[in-house]
Amino acid sequence: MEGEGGERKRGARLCCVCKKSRASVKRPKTLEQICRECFYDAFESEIHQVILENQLFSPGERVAIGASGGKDSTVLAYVLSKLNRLHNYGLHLFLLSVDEGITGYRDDSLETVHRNQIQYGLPLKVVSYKDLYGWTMDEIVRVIGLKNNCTFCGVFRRQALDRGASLLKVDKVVTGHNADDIAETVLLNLLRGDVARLSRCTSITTGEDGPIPRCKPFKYTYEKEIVMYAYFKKLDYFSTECNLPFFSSYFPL
Ligand SMILES: Nc1ncnc2c1ncn2[C@@H]1O[C@H](COP(=O)(O)OP(=O)(O)OP(=O)(O)O)[C@@H](O)[C@H]1O
Repeated sequence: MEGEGGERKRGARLCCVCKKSRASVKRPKTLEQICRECFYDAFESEIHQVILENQLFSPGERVAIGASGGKDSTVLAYVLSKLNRLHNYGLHLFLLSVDEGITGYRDDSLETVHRNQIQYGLPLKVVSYKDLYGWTMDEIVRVIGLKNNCTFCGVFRRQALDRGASLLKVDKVVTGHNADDIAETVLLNLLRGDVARLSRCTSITTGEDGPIPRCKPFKYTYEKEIVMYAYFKKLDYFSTECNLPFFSSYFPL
């Protein structure tokens, strides 16, 4: 007898959303078995809902996408420019990259961002530690060693993003921080007993009292789904981790 059982026998389960195409994805977030097209729709429309419900943007705003060349910010640039066109958000989007000066890592990932600039038709601004502070991260590590290098780099990157954002005269910066990143930050702040940071770190928009607010449109998006989206869409992203060893004040050794 044909039907659902017969379909399953041949390994061709139908998408539980459209009930037409073959299911090829098990969504990590909902465990639904769905086809690629329905996965793209669900992924994009959930981000659209997050943007609307949290009133992340207003028409006419200039928005810089913090672009590292990695999967999260590449998917963010792709999806945000698609939603901006599809739903007429009226945003002026830019790619903003910080070149920390880490040979064999950031130089390669920035090549990806230069390609993304052309692929997505978004203007790109690159600001470097060397220009802003007179030092590359490689030079800093040669002087201070590896102790706390990630902490220094993180503080410099925050400031560099603000400087780049003010050069671009943008109203907001968006970053590709996802639900997994936020869960990680919550755990780190719990372990450190940092109550002030713990209460702030889950906000979708931060820095409203500072020079330029920052938003995280992927606050509710699972990292696994971002990777699946990038992979299925064959997006051009850079997947190597930073080659400087991770030593920060979070884990004093
Ligand atoms: N060098 C950089 N230039 C511009 N934005 C950056 C840079 N590094 C990080 N960001 C922003 O901060 C977000 C979080 O970066 P982080 O390195 O912590 O995570 P990630 O998971 O590796 O992100 P990605 O996959 O986008 O590289 C990125 O998604 C991006 O928006």
